[in-house]
Amino acid sequence: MKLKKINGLIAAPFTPMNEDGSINLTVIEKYAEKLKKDGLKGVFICGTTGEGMLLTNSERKTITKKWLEQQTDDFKIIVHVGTTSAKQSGELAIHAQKSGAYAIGSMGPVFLKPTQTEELVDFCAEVAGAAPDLPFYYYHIPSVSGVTLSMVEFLQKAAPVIPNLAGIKFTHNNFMEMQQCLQLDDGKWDILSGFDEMLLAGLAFGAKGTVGSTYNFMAPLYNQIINAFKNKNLAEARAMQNKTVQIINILLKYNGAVVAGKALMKSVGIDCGKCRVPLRNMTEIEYNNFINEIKSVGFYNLINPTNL
Ligand SMILES: CC(=O)N[C@H](C=O)[C@@H](O)[C@H](O)[C@H](O)CO
Ligand SMILES: CC(=O)C(=O)O
Repeated sequence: MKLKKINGLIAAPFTPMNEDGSINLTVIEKYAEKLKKDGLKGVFICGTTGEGMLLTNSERKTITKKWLEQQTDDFKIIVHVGTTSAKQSGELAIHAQKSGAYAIGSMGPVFLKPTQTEELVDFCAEVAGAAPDLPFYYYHIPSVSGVTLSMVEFLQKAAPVIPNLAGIKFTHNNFMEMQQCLQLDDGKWDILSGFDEMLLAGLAFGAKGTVGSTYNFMAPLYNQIINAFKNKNLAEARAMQNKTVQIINILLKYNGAVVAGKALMKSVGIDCGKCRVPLRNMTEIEYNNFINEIKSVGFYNLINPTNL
């Protein structure tokens, strides 16, 4: 398989839900239009931000189908198929391939976690093998998955047994390791920068693509960072990154990027509803305080490209 690299921003969408907790598919078309307008290059669905592990496989397939209706050459749909069972993930992988997804991704099994690289490779080989025609991205997010193995060793050991291995979505602040992954095998692997608040560091080390939750609502800011970096205007890039840090800091204070980010979507025109248990949604008072803080750092001006 000829592996192409991803260039630019990929959003990790929230999964829209109705008041009764069921999936609200009706929002997805408008959601995709917004992201396309904001300059996104695609989406990574049903991951951390999409509450993937809190959904049933059948819901994940329905969501995948709906997002795939929005796919174009310039707007790629990557399906996160990670579950605790390689069999279930394999089923989602088969579905993604049959339905025409651009690629799949999977985090490591979060239950009976692998303690050796070989175990993680075995799990990924089974999942990736179920969709042999699609690029496979390993989703490295130790803060969520608890899988802390070396990604350099993973690439080395997975390469011979996973022919469709494309790279890693790297959500970790170990930039030494990220750099090693980017350099390995003459820069063959597609290493996608994971932490939005550290995108500039990822770019500095050579990452070209990035997947994140806050690209759902502040992509114009990140495109500014990328452009400033390309134009060697580091002062500007740092200033814009610092704005995103201020905003993310507020999200983290109000129940984290998934809960606060999902709540914020309504205020930018895409009502995604609430999060599922065990995530705790904000009370009305918390939400009002949250929005006031978000306003106090100029969020709504910053995300409007005409103000940049
Ligand atoms: C834990 C988590 O959700 N990580 C996301 C993706 O990898 C990021 O996009 C973060 O949400 C974002 O960087 C804010 O911390
Ligand atoms: C950011 C990301 O990739 C996720 O939420 O899964």
